[in-house]
Amino acid sequence: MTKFICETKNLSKKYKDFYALKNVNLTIPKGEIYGLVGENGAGKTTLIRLLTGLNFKSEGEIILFGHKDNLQHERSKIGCTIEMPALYKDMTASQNLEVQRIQRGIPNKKCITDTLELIGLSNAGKKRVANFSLGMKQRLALGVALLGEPEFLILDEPVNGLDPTGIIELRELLKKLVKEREVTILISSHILSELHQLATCYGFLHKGELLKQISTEELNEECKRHICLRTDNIQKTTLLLEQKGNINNYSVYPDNSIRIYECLDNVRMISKLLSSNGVIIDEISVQGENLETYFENLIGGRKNV
Ligand SMILES: Nc1ncnc2c1ncn2[C@@H]1O[C@H](COP(=O)(O)OP(=O)(O)OP(=O)(O)O)[C@@H](O)[C@H]1O
Repeated sequence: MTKFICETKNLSKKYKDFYALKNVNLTIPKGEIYGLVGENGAGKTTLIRLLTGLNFKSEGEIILFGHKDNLQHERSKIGCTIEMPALYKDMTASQNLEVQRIQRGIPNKKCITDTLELIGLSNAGKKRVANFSLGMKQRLALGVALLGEPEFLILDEPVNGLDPTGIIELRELLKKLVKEREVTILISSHILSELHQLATCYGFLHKGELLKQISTEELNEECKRHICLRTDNIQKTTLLLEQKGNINNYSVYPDNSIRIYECLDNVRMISKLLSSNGVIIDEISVQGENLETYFENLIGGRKNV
């Protein structure tokens, strides 16, 4: 069994001379919730349209469930909400799902009640979609995508327009799907903090390029506030920190920087301790940022590229 549900290799999409996607190498491991983050126009929808077969790639490769051939067959295991699906406004939630079930030739009628239960619309009863809140419509759209019991769920900006309660409900529902049905999810958003309590890994897309893929643990580590320290002697520095500064909560990074996670309000003490013991300090600063600043800094370095 393949480790990755979805991979792309140098995937590009060109409109005349304009690259909407350029050499994207994406990997989505099984069982993860992959947050695809990018500003408006970054290429998120384009990428999703290529994965789901709604548009043709210009160059590169798409591998779904470990296969690069016969993708149409592999795509039958994908459920997708890309933009709002055509819901019949004069029908109820149950009737809408029934239409979709028949159109897609799904035999078991029981999937309607199961899906309504799963998306929390069992009590919507005779209410017509025309009278649904946006949150209810979003959940019904998700229900449509879930009808065929997909192994891979792709959601394009599903939190758009949802109020905080709606966002929490959606988050819980998606977590439940991963846990109970072992679904792998790709979810796009232009707001990193919206995905933060949900996604288990991230891909940052900017101007058609995938700048970085990172796990939640790595992201949290990068965003954690710390004192970044560089000196001419790591061994002596760590010895002084522990023995004279009583500082034990730190890590040494491969680039020879030291990150200290305590004593953030007393940088001066650390700097005095080191210099008075003959250590030369090349850098000492408090770093770490909130999620949006992290994202802005990440794409900021590429703003003029
Ligand atoms: N059919 C098309 N012809 C030409 N350019 C296009 C076409 N479709 C998309 N683009 C361009 O490709 C770029 C990426 O668009 P895309 O819709 O994928 O971005 P997005 O990240 O989904 O943005 P949003 O969050 O606004 O939906 C944009 O600059 C867009 O104008």
